[in-house]
Amino acid sequence: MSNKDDKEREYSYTYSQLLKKFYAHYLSRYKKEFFGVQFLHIVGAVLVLIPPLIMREIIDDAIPAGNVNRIFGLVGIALAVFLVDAIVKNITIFHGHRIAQEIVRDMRDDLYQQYQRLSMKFHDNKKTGELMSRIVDDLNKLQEFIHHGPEAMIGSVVLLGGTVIIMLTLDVRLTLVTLTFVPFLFIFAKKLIDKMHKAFRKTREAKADLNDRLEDNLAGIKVIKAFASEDSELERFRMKTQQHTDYRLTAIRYISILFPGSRLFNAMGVLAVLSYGGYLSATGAMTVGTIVAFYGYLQQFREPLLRLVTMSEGLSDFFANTERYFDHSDLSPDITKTIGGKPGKEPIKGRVEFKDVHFSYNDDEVVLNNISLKSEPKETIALVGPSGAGKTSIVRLIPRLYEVEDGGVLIDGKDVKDYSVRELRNSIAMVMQDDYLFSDSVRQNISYGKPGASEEEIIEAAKAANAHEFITEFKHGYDQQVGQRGLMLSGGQRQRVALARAFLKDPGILILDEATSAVDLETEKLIQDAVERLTSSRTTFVIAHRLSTIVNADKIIFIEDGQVKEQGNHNELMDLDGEYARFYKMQFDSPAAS
Ligand SMILES: Nc1ncnc2c1ncn2[C@@H]1O[C@H](COP(=O)(O)OP(=O)(O)OP(=O)(O)O)[C@@H](O)[C@H]1O
Repeated sequence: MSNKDDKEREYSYTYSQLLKKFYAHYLSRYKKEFFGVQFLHIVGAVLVLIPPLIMREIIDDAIPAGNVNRIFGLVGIALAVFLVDAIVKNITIFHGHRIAQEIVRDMRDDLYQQYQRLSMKFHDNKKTGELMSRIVDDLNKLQEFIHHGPEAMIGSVVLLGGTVIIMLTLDVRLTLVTLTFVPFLFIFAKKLIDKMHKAFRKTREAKADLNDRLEDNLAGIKVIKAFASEDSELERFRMKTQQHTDYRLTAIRYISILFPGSRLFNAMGVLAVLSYGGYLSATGAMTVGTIVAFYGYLQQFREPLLRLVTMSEGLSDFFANTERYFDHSDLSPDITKTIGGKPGKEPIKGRVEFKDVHFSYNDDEVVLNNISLKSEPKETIALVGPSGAGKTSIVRLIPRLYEVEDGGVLIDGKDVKDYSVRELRNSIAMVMQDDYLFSDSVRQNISYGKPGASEEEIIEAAKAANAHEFITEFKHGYDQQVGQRGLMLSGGQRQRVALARAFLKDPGILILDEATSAVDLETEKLIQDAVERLTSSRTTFVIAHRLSTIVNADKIIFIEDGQVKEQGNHNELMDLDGEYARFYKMQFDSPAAS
């Protein structure tokens, strides 16, 4: 998924802009430690260059001279080099990873906060899986690169450069002969690594596809069971897992050629040292110590070279991931007022007014067209109309889940845009169709309405919502887990937990969307009682398909095609004998209505 996006995406930043942004936003706060670690990478690479020289010294000078003290002295130096190297590695491995981890933690927290900040319009168009993959997978890859990228670049360049320089100073002829394998190794490795990365990219795409399928299927497992489509779904799933396996095996095939192949190329260099170096030594043109030193350098040539070749792909992944990151983190939320902000002095009374409101979710369809309506504090306003008329869209504008395009929504005479979002939403409770419960205990789900609520308050709210009784019948009472999305509760129980949550919030404005749908008559009565208790002391907007529940509303607004067609109380609208009356009669004439 993520990589498909890469291909379709138009690049919005240049590489240098990305680097500057990444540095300014995230790296700069760790700059001292980060550059300290990079310096140690240089030190570490230089240290690796020393032992072959010590070896040469021992073989060429100390041993022929029979100088035991010098041998032990040189061994002592080698020991010190190894010790310092171990300490340097310990520091760079730990702190390099720590800094990368902390940078990525900061990025992850920021991106999550950004997702919370972005409006529903953004979320409507995004798959949960895609956002999760940006927060989890992309940033995991970034974290690896933040540490290993500079390590490979700096460490490998110093090590390879230092090796070549030392070899040249030891013997130019042998250097030229032994390094002839390097261009071949480079081309061989580059070709295979490119192919390998292509296969890995395909593997990631296949994995994203697999995740999408899995997410959809597990969420819709009830439908799969109900339609007995397990076999065909299994077949589709198997195709995806097979595809994933095939791409992965292709990548592994390349790896299985790359590593032995590159060792073989490297071995060519070693053989050249032994043969040409052996020849030079036999003819007295070279010391044995030099051959041993060359041997040592060649042994450690292959790995940094491969790391360097891999770097280009790592670097382009890094740019792709940081760009995807900033693409989202730079989006400006269309709900612009801060989430925080100072609350007003007066609590909201609940006078709500829509003034010539126009709204659409996207360019394709006008959803609300010139809506004007008004409620006095504590009134109950019922929104009625055919499916898709725009009722839910109207109530979503009150807590500013979406922004009106034209006109305004006013609460107590003040535009919702002029409230801090937190104050506004703290004053409104929504009980929506099939409300979302978090995978937590009943208690936690109720207290979501008022964090820090006391046990008494929670129980009181549950009682008012006619939920206390069934909760106490649970094995674990208020500690009962409700399962993912509350699926371990019945529909009617879920609605009453959601109502208890609203009771506890004690809002100035209440929004009820189909709060009594899909339950039996007895449960509906319990819910209706709770609803009446809840609505009596606050402004309430209620959307109900069963019109019996709203005949007593102070005002009924009949909505059709995103417009207010009629408004008044039940009797007035029945007298009018228009659309509402027709709607009402149709419902009460139908056998399902009773
Ligand atoms: N998040 C969304 N993104 C895009 N379009 C949407 C979204 N939500 C609703 N719509 C569209 O807006 C229109 C009005 O939908 P809305 O949910 O407000 O109607 P409704 O009267 O509440 O319907 P119902 O009674 O069936 O719930 C419909 O055409 C619907 O397809």
